[in-house]
Amino acid sequence: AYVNTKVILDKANKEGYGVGAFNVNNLEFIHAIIEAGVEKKSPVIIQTSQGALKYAGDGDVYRGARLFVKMVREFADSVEIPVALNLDHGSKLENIMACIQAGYSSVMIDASHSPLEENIAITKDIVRIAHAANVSVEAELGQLAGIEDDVVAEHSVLVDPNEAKRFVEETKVDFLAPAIGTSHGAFKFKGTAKLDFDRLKEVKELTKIPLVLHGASSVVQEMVKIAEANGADFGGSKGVPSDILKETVKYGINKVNTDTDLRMAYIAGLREFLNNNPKEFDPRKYFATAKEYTKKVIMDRMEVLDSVGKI
Ligand SMILES: O=C(COP(=O)(O)O)N(O)CCCOP(=O)(O)O
Ligand SMILES: [Zn+2]
Repeated sequence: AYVNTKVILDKANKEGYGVGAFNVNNLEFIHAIIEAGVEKKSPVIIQTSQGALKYAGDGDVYRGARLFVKMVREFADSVEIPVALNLDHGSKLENIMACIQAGYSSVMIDASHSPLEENIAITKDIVRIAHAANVSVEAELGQLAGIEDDVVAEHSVLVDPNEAKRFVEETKVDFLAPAIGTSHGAFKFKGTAKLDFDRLKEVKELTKIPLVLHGASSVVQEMVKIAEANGADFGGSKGVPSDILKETVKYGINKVNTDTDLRMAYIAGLREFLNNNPKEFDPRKYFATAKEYTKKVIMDRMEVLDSVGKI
């Protein structure tokens, strides 16, 4: 069933487990996510970045938003598990409005690169507009290192828990993404993975609302190996280990953003298939292994997050 993201995350918050928020850019990834959720009887959040809207709409973000709502609703309405659709890292008003108008379950207003007062002001406006349309809202405090929407942050700026308390009270935002040391992409840590659990615990204590972990992919080594055996070069890739991910869920993370792990699995399957099947040119064949590997990493992640059976 197609639901508001708040329905999924309020339950996860109450019962203390994590739910995967899986990024998609096309139909094939939606297949993998829905199949994994059905098989594991797990809720799923499907999310699209602004780049995904442009990509699927072939340049028109309004068309992209409408297309994703139609595709996701079609699958959501044909299965029992709760499925929500979220706009990830909405930073331009046009994209946020396009998704609200199209019928998204939730939108993220990412004003984390603006000063706090501005972030509060913008988020307040989006919350008012979105709530009027029964759409829930995610916001971000602090900054991930790396590139986000062509904004390069040299290093992460960790969340200030007292700012988080004020931010949530003043904006009435539904979910908050506190920066605690992760970053987007496949190269998250130079040395050992280290997240600021104390800060996370404080933010949860002070806000009590569902929290979001961005940059949460683990960079599954099984998939890295298959991809590298078939021509990929992912040297130095490192993600958030599963045991650390479990700890973030224990300390209050409920929405776990996962894009890189899906991309790695997909390219591993695609490379392996193409190298082993030089005569094949049917997309229904050459995308099949890619989908299977992506579905597998999603199901494994549902086990790690403890969202299995939580429908
Ligand atoms: O937090 C994450 C993913 O983190 P991950 O890289 O660890 O999977 N996200 O919000 C996904 C961001 C994807 O944006 P784009 O489509 O512009 O590349
Ligand atoms: Zn993110």
